[in-house]
Amino acid sequence: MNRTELIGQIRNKRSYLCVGLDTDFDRIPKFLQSRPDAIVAFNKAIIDATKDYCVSYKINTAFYEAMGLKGWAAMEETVNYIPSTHLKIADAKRGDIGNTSAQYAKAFFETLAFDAITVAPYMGADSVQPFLEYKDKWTIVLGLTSNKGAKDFELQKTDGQYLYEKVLKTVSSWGTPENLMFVIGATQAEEFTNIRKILPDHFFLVPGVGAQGGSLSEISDKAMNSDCGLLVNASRAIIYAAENESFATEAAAIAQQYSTEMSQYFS
Ligand SMILES: O=c1ccn([C@@H]2O[C@H](COP(=O)(O)O)[C@@H](O)[C@H]2O)c(=O)[nH]1
Repeated sequence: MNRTELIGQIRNKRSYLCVGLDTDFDRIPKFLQSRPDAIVAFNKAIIDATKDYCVSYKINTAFYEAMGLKGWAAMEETVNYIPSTHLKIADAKRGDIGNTSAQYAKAFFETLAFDAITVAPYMGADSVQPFLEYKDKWTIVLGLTSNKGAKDFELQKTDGQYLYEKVLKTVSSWGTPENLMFVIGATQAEEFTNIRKILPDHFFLVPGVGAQGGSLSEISDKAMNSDCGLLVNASRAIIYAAENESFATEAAAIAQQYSTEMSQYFS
């Protein structure tokens, strides 16, 4: 999915919600757990219930990799089930020497049908480049993350600038706003104005609302641009909204609440 198509979906729906499919077997409703296709059945019900309120799904691969072959198969079936109107993100946080990154890119962009993958920038340009070579695919580089540990490196200053600022400035020269996004955690709201100044045009994938407590209104106020420029992810707050038979209806209700709030932030 290219940038024009993504912006079109966002404008149509007046939503920039990304639903996170962090599907943990132990947290899905008990009545589903006995089914051999429990994870896929849960994901399909969540997708059917929420697809009108969001423009993207983010599959955190850890939850699937943890289950071995079964999990990988469930991830493949899930990504194939997501409508083509929605941006399909693999939250895999990959990145390695060039020829290895090329295999990661092939795994997620060719063997699996993802539109986007999250990538760690620590190993530098040659570790990110193989992902950027794919047309109409997105590389989403970790910028300023939502976790406490962001203080350990990302928020350390050298030569008067934070490490994350250096990452944003350097990595943005490796690609364009057409193929590169950045992960910026919603819990880092005080940095959003500065980040939007550094990168006026790029999309940001913003995890950290919902279970991690980030403010949708604050980040929207500080970082929306004329193309929206935001994909805001919520995982646990949506998919685990209820533990009983009505889990999908409850998930839809929460997704609708986010989407209704988002619609108010468009001019
Ligand atoms: O800085 C980051 C980068 C990635 N994540 C991921 O996003 C979701 C958030 O889940 P919630 O349940 O909505 O808290 C999850 O997959 C994280 O691994 C992040 O939270 N922060």
